[in-house]
Formats: sequence, C-alpha cells, structure tokens
Amino acid sequence: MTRIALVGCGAIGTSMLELLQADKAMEIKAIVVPADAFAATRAVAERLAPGAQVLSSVPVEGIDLVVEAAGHAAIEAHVLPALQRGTPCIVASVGALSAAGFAEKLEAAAVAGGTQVQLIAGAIGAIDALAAARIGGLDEVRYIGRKPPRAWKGTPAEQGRDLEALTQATVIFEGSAREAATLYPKNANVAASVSLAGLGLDRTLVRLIADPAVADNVHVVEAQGAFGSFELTMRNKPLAANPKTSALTVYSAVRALRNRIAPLAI
Ligand SMILES: NC(=O)C1=CN([C@@H]2O[C@H](COP(=O)(O)OP(=O)(O)OC[C@H]3O[C@@H](n4cnc5c(N)ncnc54)[C@H](O)[C@@H]3O)[C@@H](O)[C@H]2O)C=CC1
Ligand SMILES: O=C([O-])CC(=O)C(=O)O
Repeated sequence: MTRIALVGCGAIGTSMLELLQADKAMEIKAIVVPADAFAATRAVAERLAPGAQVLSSVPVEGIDLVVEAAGHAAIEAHVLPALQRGTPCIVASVGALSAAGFAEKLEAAAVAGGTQVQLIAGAIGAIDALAAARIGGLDEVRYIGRKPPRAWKGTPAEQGRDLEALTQATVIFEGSAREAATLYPKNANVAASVSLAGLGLDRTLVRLIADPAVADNVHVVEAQGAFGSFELTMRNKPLAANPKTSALTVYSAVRALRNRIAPLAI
C-alpha cells in the first residue's frame, strides 16, 4: 500500500480524489492545505478520502509519496522539506521553477534526501517528444496558450483592459517562458514544462492570448531541431471548479501516481 500526502485540495485535488477512490493500492493518508481551507477540505475528505487527515504540513512519518496540486508557494513550503527527508514528490506547479535558482534548490533537496521529484506534463502533451528531441539539439521552441477571457481573471491580463468586454482574440503577453510562468503562476505552468523539457526558461518563446471565441484551453507547441519538427495543438476542457485549469492536468497527476506502482508503466 502506497501512503500518499496530497498537497492542495482545490479543483485538481478534489478531482484526483474522485478518481483515486478506485485505486486499492494507494491510500490518501493526509491532505495538506492552509488552515483557512480546513473546513472545506474536511468536507471533501469525508466524502472522498475518509481515512485522510487534513493537516497544515506533510507528516514527517508514514508517507511514501507526496503529490502537489496547490500552487507555486507550496513547493517551497511542502515539497522541499519532503524531498530533504527522502520522500519522493510529484509536482504540478512546475512554474515555480521559474524563480531564479529554484530548480537547483529542488534538485539539491532531492539529492540530499536520495530521492526524486517528478514534474508532471499536466495540461500539455509531447513533453516526451520534446525532452527526447533536446538530446539531438533543438533550434526553436514556441508555446502559445489561448484561453477564454474568464480564465485570465485575477491576473496581470486585467491591467488596462476589461476582459469581459473583449470581442476579439487579444495577446496579453509575449516574452520568455520564465517571465510567463512568473507573471501567470496559475496559467502558465505548461510554459515552464515545455521550456524545461526543451530549450530552457529563457529561450522558449511564449505568447498568451485571451480569446472570447474559444471555450477550451488551447495549447500549441511548435518545435524544430535535429530531430525534425512538430506542431501540437491541445484543446483542453477546463475544470468546472476552476476555468484556469484543464481537466487533463488531473489525469496527468493520476497517471503519474499510478505509474509509480504499476508493474508496466506507460
Ligand atoms: N502543470 C499544469 O499543467 C498545471 C498546473 N497547475 C497548478 O496546480 C495548482 C492548483 O490548481 P487548482 O487545483 O486548479 O487550483 P485551486 O485554486 O482550485 O486549488 C488550490 C488548492 O491548494 C490549496 N493551497 C493554496 N496554497 C497552498 C499552500 N501553500 N500549501 C498547501 N495548499 C495550498 C488551496 O487551499 C486549494 O485547496 C495551480 O495553482 C497551478 O500552480 C494548474 C493547472 C495546470
Ligand atoms: O490547465 C491549463 O490549461 C494550463 C494551466 O493552467 C497552466 O499552465 O498553469
């Protein structure tokens, strides 16, 4: 039985718990959220993970695997200490690695604990192809993220424009993956994933678009290099509980968990 601590219990965490109810080889032992989310999280736990404790930090004992679906700040607060203790971690908030020196810090914590941190592909595909292509050498990688205006609420995209009033597709950001992930921590984790698998946070070109004509979260990756080239378009359904987040992120996290214990992993 693999004993799991789930960090975060919002749109992703709750949907993960729904799916993981079917997995008899895993047990959710702890759900880690800030104190102001205890009441709501206890209600979710009662329904979907009755054996789980709702806590403000990952227990030091009795956890085999930590899975994060909480936000950038949770990596420093919960993932780093777990790695240092030797507990493997699965991370959804990949954009946290856009902070200067943070990827190195995460790596050092994993080395210190003799364990591994796995960054999930989340809402994007072709991370395997990109990471393989990098070995042969990449020349250019572009990422375009297009979401409905409501998905950009509460972000710098609101500065100087009324998102509700947009009548046509509007470029809200153009720059590096590092800047995108820093400015849009809840919307540009995939920009960080694409860049970490490919040309790096500073050389990956990112464009973010608010588009009233789309209902899905549309992600496009274009890559060229010694391997050849590819163009990928994902049209992801957003989660009802959070329009910023694609449902595929949940499936990606559940896949990562199942692959840790499956005799045959794909
Ligand atoms: N890699 C990818 O493709 C994607 C990654 N994400 C990441 O996943 C995160 C969670 O997404 P959602 O579930 O949609 O967000 P949400 O806002 O619905 O839920 C966040 C949950 O985390 C908890 N939380 C917040 N700060 C915390 C902290 N410091 N420690 C522990 N718990 C904390 C909240 O109480 C809540 O339960 C996003 O903020 C983003 O960083 C989201 C979408 C795609
Ligand atoms: O879920 C998505 O479509 C992508 C997302 O929010 C992110 O990259 O942070």
